[in-house]
Amino acid sequence: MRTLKIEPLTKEAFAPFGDVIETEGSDYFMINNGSTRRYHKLATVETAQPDDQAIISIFAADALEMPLVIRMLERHPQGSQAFIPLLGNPFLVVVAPLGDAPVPGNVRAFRSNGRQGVNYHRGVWHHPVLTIEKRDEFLVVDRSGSGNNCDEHFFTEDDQLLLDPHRDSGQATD
Ligand SMILES: NC(=O)N[C@@H](O)C(=O)O
Ligand code: NI
Repeated sequence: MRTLKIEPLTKEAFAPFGDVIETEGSDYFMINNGSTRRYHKLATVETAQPDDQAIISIFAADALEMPLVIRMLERHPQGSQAFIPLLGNPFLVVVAPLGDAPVPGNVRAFRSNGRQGVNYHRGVWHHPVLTIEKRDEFLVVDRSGSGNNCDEHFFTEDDQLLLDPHRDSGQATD
């Protein structure tokens, strides 16, 4: 089983999958009479239908046992989905490019430093939220509306992947 190499999360590396929501390396302008930096429009919320709403939720996520076998990925065909860590803890992201189904060889893993959120673009394959902490909390901005907005793809046993945050990424097999 291929062990995913866990890459540091950067805007550039994550660009095929979405946006990285962070202050580090992001442009800003001053507001509030010079007391506040506005890191403007770091990401946009995608929706699909006229009556859709962009909504804000909080996910309180329990850690899954690691190492984790990645058996499935999901996508939201009608909207984007953003996860912003509320407690400053690093967390993991597993993604695959747009397509009818995720291609196992194109699945990638990233590690947020806890000061970075992610915004999955509409239709990008991803694993449900993955916390490293026993319990973590995320602000989630995504789409609410009619119709199905969650497709799941389950890998065959041969295509399953291993996510092991305790293993030196250098040892991972690409
Ligand atoms: N189901 C749900 O709202 N959460 C997932 O989409 C997820 O990415 O965690
Ligand atoms: Ni999701």
